[in-house]
Amino acid sequence: MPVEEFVAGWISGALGLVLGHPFDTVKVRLQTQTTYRGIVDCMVKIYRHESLLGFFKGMSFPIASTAVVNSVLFGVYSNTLLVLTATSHQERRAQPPSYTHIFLAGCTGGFLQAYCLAPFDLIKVRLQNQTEPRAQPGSPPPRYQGPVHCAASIFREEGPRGLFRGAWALTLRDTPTVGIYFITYEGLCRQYTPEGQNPSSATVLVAGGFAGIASWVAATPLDVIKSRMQMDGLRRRVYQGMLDCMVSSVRQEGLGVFFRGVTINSARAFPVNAVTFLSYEYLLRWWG
Ligand SMILES: C[N+](C)(C)CCCC[C@H](N)C(=O)O
Repeated sequence: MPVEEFVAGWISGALGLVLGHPFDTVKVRLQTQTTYRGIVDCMVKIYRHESLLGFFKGMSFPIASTAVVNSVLFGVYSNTLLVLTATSHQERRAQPPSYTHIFLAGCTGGFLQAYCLAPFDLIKVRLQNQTEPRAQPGSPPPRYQGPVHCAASIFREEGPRGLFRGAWALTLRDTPTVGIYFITYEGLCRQYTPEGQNPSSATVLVAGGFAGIASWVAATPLDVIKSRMQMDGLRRRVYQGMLDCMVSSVRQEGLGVFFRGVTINSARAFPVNAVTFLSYEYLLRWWG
């Protein structure tokens, strides 16, 4: 099994993440809290109350985890294509796989990475939602002191299954949308690249950026539900399950609730995925 794809996915995931984390914090807050009037209001409040560091809450852990998760995503995608089409990454420019195969390989990658992602993503969302300013002497400490403490507390308070809260919504979110992610990327690359050649860096950046936007727009409805399920259980359980969460969210906030955070998600998705695909492609070309 070719491992370069896993390693390239690993490095490119970490690079993309740092760039996107501040957007991600704003997104999670907008989706799960009602105190902010919009993106700008949320950014101003985070900055005033928690300083620049507020935007980077909960990042150290996702850096490590995105590396693992992205490695599974790209590694499984590429190796599924190898099984389906019998072409390696290097051969795929000369013999491009069909869009059906790309979609199936993407869904497989999305499905498997969701399980690796679930506990990491839960911890990230819980930490991002702590609004206390940086610790001051005398002030009560926040509920979770860091990722390891957070994981241990969830384990203790909510049981081992508590670590997989929201995992179903996450799997449903990611299986089809990772398919969309790779179809958009490949489609745009092919559109702007002469046959048989490698796409230029500009093409890779733009195709990667739009792949991120397209897949995140499709993923947003289930992303909102996923984040809410993850926050549920922190104090009192509010939702009976995913469906209940969807129904009561729509009842209380209207259909627009499914697109909470879509603007910020897209703003984040472009740079993150442009850099992810560029570094992925270049690492593989360099090694290959
Ligand atoms: C499929 N879905 C849209 C959920 C994610 C696909 C993009 C993954 C990328 N690491 C990112 O964080 O943007």
